[in-house]
Amino acid sequence: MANITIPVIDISSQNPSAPTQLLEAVVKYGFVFIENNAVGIPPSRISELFNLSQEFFASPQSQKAAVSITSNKAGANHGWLGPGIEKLSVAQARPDCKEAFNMSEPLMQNGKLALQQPLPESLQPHEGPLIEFQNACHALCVRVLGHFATALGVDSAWFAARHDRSRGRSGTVFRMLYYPYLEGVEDGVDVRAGAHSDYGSMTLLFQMPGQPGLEIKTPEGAWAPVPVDPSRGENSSPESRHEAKSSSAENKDDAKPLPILVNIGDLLEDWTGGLLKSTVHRVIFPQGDAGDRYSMAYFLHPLDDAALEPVPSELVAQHAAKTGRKGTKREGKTMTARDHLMERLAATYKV
Ligand SMILES: O=C(O)CCC(=O)C(=O)O
Ligand SMILES: [Fe+2]
Repeated sequence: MANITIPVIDISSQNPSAPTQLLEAVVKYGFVFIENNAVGIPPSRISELFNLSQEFFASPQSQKAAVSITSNKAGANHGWLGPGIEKLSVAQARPDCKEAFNMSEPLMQNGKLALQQPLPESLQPHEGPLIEFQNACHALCVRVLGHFATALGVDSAWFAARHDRSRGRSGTVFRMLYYPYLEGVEDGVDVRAGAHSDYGSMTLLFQMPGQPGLEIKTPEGAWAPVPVDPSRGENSSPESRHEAKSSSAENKDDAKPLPILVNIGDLLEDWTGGLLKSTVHRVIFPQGDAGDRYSMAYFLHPLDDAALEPVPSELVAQHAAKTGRKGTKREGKTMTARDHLMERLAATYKV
C-alpha cells in the first residue's frame, strides 16, 4: 500500500497560479482535488443529489428494472445497471459489486433542456434539479479545461469550444453509483469497481463523508488510497465513517465543503500526447468497514464530431516527441471524439 498526496487547488480567480498547479497535478497523478468554493457547486446541491440517489437505489426492484440499461426504452448507455452487470476490468474474476444509474446529457427539446431517457418513478419529479446539477458540473469542467488550456499555452477557450453543448451531442454521462455493504466478501477477489481508467475528457467525482474505498495506481504500480476528505487525511480507516458522521453533525455550519475530485480520461490523455495522465483506479471494500458507499461521477466527453487534432501546444509537442506516443490519428486520419469512444468501447467489450 503506497501513500500519495493529491493536491487541493483553489481554481477561483483568487489564485493566479491555478493553471500551473492544476497541470502539474494531472501530469503527475492524473487526479486533483479542487476546492469547492464560489466557483464550485453548492454543497446543498450535492447533498440533494445524494438524497435522490439513495432514494432511487432503495426503490422497489420493479421500478429500477423498468428503466434498465438493457431495456430498449432507456436508449444507448442510459438507465439502471443492476448488480452483476458491469465488470470494469477484464482481469477480475467476478463482476463489480455495485449498481449504477446512467443519465444522458440534457438536450434542447421543444425549447427546453430535457434528459433523453425515461426516468424511474422516484426521480420523475426531480428532472429539474438533475438537469441543473449537470449544468453546474459542465460549467465547472469548462472552467478547469480553461485552466488546462492556459497552462498548455493555447487559447483559453480551445477545449471549451470543443465541449460546447449548444453545438451538438456528446458522449457525456452523469452516473449515480451505489455499492452496497455485503457480507462474506472475499478479500482480493470481490471489488466494488474493478481497475479501469475513464474514457472521456475528464471526470468529476463526488464522494460522501466517511465512505472511503477509492484507490489509484501510482506511477510505481502500487495502489494508493484517495481520501474522501484530504484535509482530514480520511482514508480506509473503519473509524472514519463514525467520526465523519459525528463531526458533520457537530459543526454543520462552519464545516468546509469537501473538495471535488477531478481525474483525466483516456481521450484527454491521447489528445495531449500522453502529457495529462489517465490514471487507473478502482474501488475496494475497505478493511473493517461495514457500510454502503454512494458516489456520483460526471463523465465529460467532447462533442461527438469534435476533431481530435493535436492540441497546438509546445508542451504537448515536446512530450509526444520525447515519448513517441501514438496520438489521435489513425491511418493518417484525425479521429473524432465519437471514433475515440467507439475504439475504447470495442477494446473493453472485445472479450
Ligand atoms: O465510486 C467511485 O468512487 C469511483 C467510480 C469510478 O471510478 C467510475 O465509475 O468510473
Ligand atoms: Fe472511474
